[in-house]
Amino acid sequence: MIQVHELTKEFATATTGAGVMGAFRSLFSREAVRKVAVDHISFAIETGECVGYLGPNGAGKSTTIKMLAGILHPTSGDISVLGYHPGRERKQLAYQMGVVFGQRTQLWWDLPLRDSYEILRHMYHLDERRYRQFLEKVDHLLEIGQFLDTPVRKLSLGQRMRADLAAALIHDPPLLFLDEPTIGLDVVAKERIRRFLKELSQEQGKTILLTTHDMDDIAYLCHRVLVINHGKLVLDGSMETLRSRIGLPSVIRILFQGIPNVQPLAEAEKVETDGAKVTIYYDRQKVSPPTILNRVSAWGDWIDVEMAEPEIEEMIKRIYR
Ligand SMILES: Nc1ncnc2c1ncn2[C@@H]1O[C@H](COP(=O)(O)OP(=O)(O)OP(=O)(O)O)[C@@H](O)[C@H]1O
Repeated sequence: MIQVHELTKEFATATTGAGVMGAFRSLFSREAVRKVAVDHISFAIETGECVGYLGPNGAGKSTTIKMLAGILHPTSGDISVLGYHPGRERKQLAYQMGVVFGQRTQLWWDLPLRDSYEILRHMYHLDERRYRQFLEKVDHLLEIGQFLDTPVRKLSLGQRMRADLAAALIHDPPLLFLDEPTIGLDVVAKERIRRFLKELSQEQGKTILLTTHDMDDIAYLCHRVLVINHGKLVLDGSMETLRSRIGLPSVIRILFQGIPNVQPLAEAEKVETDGAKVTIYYDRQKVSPPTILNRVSAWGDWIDVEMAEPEIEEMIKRIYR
């Protein structure tokens, strides 16, 4: 479905010299600084896959997605998405893909959400029946109906993200590029989006490329991850491969009722305490979560237990260790 070969994107930005003289000189000669945002990456994604695209800030994730969606032109390399050349056949591709940039809405800010959908409906030439089906479906899955008449600028972040996701699906495309669809959301809103994305992937068979800083999103949704750092693809494999290759620890966070009586825990890689909060890093290949919880129950009564994946930055550090 997607094929990328030696894809590269360089940005040229003009620099301004320091001080007044520098600014004056730069009126006449601007020095261009070249920044390689994406550096000779190659991968292929099959129909129906849900692939996580991971990397720290500035790694090149959004730039890759923009090239796949035909928004940016590559400096060099080849891309084929559903058999189309995204740069040259952007319009044809637009009917087959949906894109969400979590940091920026693609809806009309001052219009009620319903009006944004009406505009999109006309752009994609949807007939009345298909449009009604779309509204029913997104209301059922994302509960959009309750804020259809609210201007987009008045929506909460969680509602806005749901509205953007729905907009990307109005023409029922088989392919979705999702750039940080859970960014800034609280736990409940994140969970809701995750469940929705799982439905899209598993029940509806959509092909999804998802960038996120949240490893929990990836662990819940994706069977495969691509890791990019400084523009280069540094890993392509399953979550399990990722864990075993770099010894990625899993994390359990426990909130105790009072200050816990923390004891040495040989099964864990590291135990951090912060008042009533305890974070345990452990290797899921060697010890199971119930074993850890069993040992920890002797430390005191707990109020909350959260299983989590490690931070992306920690993962990148380990890849380079
Ligand atoms: N239009 C542009 N002009 C110049 N440099 C750019 C441009 N867009 C991106 N860059 C640079 O390219 C690099 C990759 O940026 P990109 O937005 O793809 O990273 P990212 O992995 O999506 O990061 P984040 O997680 O912070 O969104 C960064 O160093 C960024 O500053």
